[in-house]
Amino acid sequence: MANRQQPSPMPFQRYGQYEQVDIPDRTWPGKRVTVAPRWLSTDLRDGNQALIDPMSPERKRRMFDQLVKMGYKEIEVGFPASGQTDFDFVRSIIEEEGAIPEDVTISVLTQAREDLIERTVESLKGARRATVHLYNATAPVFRRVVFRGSKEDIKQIAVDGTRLVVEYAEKLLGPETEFGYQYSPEIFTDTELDFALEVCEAVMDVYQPGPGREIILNLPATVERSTPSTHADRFEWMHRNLSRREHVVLSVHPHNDRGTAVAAAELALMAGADRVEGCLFGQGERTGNVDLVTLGMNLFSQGVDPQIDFSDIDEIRRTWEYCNQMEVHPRHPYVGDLVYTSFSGSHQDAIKKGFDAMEADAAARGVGVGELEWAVPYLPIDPKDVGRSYEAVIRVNSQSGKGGVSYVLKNDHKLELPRRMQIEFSKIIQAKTDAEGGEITPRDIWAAFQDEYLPNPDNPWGRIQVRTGQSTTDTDGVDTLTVEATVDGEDTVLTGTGNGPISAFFDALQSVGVDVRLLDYQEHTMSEGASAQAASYIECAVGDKVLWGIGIDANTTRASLKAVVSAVNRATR
Ligand SMILES: CC(=O)SCCNC(=O)CCNC(=O)[C@H](O)C(C)(C)COP(=O)(O)OP(=O)(O)OC[C@H]1O[C@@H](n2cnc3c(N)ncnc32)[C@H](O)[C@@H]1OP(=O)(O)O
Ligand SMILES: CC(C)C(=O)C(=O)O
Repeated sequence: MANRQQPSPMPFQRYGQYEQVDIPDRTWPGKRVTVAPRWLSTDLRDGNQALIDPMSPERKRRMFDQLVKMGYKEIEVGFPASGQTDFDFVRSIIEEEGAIPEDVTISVLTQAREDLIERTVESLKGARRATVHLYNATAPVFRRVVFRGSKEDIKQIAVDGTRLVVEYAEKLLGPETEFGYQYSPEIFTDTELDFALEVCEAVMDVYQPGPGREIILNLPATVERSTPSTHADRFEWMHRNLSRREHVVLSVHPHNDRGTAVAAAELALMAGADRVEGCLFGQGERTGNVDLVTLGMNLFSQGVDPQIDFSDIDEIRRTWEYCNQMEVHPRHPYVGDLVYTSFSGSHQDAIKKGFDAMEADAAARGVGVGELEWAVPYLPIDPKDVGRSYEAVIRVNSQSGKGGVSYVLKNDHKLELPRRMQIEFSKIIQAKTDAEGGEITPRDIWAAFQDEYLPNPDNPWGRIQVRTGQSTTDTDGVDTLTVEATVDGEDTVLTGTGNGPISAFFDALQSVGVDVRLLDYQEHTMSEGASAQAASYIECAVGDKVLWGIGIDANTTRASLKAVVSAVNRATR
């Protein structure tokens, strides 16, 4: 097949390719993630450091409380040596009784510089569980440009930093603090694998992880530059080659520069990672950290408990927007305003059928819809599971078809239009959206439906209005119907006979020159109980026109007479 793309003027030659990993017996492609990893939220550190206007103490606190409420057990709460604000925030949550639940570990980041390490450890005094997270860059460009040192020099920074953390922790923290240590070789993904391993091993030689003394080795894709598959290869390689693996918590920290951070995190978990660091809704430097909400919800949608509570996703989003002073994109997975909404005809048709099938299956099995496995086309999860309603699931514009319009009528007005009537009414809506452009709201759809089929109180129209109707049946089954009506503005009484009220009404209408034949009839109740309304749908041939009418009434005979009037009036409109 020919590819007609032409060379672009883009200076692509300026960029090199990422290195691939020689690991032909990789196992991660065959793996599945079947349990939630350990999660760390770095909203208050990596997320916060990327804000134009970093969070105020009050906003930080709101975010911290939200993260706790959601169920995060490891929360990076800041970079206390960066300044007084972060330091004071860490102190405030440690000092406030009950602010940090017993089972939550706070974590703080520091560079490998003695003064910063001392201040960082100092910020943790009195904490119940605390982790110091030390980082230094190990990637070639940092060695050359930032540290201007050899590999040995860079490894020494990590070793010295680790030693200092241990020393200051022993000196400054009391026995009440369960102390943990985390090390990150920055831009792990650009660092030669054997060197990354060498630095991590050297750090472990100092820290001496062992039973009851875990070490977190966090391997960041500080800037995402490769495919998620290469990222996974690097994780599998580290997972296989690290010594003391059983005492290592292997942690993944992807950024989203190529837009594939979520995939990178998921594949890293398949490749052996135990823990994920990220931010809600992908906040973070440049294009963001990996999105913890998407990752958690991806697990959920595969039947795996994320061990985080997303059941009120809009509340989480509101808090996030307040704290970060940013807005979540309307297409953001699982939470955006439009992600459970369909405009296009074939999607709406399938969604409507999906909902109908779920209801039917639930009724057949005598259970609630919520107990069934979710199986609605185009909706990866039930919006209700994250606290969304079905209201916005289907929205109608010029791309919509009968499914969308019928869904709105069924959902909002309990009207289950017969298929051919759905087609008829959707053409009316289509003409309206083509003419007016944009979206048509459920309220406008209902107004159009009322105006077309029902007596519209705001705009009464039509040749015939029926006021009363009385039918009697003789012993031969012949119905006689007497109707008080207004025809062309004149009050009159119409009488007709037939084998039922509808055919008697057709007969009566002959007397005012209306030739009408029945083609199809359907009815259903609109609610349960004695006062339930019924909807009757009648497809008629009126002269040479075929059209539908609808009647709604508590009495089914009256409903069917109204349906006939609806069709007849439409024929002469
Ligand atoms: C990938 C990440 O997100 S890492 C986290 C980044 N986050 C932040 O930096 C936010 C908080 N940081 C800060 O507020 C400031 O950087 C401070 C207060 C900690 C330090 O400020 P300063 O003392 O002015 O140093 P600055 O930030 O410019 O750091 C650069 C110096 O630290 C060195 N350095 C940078 N990172 C590290 C590290 N991880 N370990 C040791 N030294 C480091 C650099 O080589 C440079 O040294 P030089 O001045 O001798 O050339
Ligand atoms: C400190 C490290 C983990 C970091 O934030 C990064 O490399 O992105």
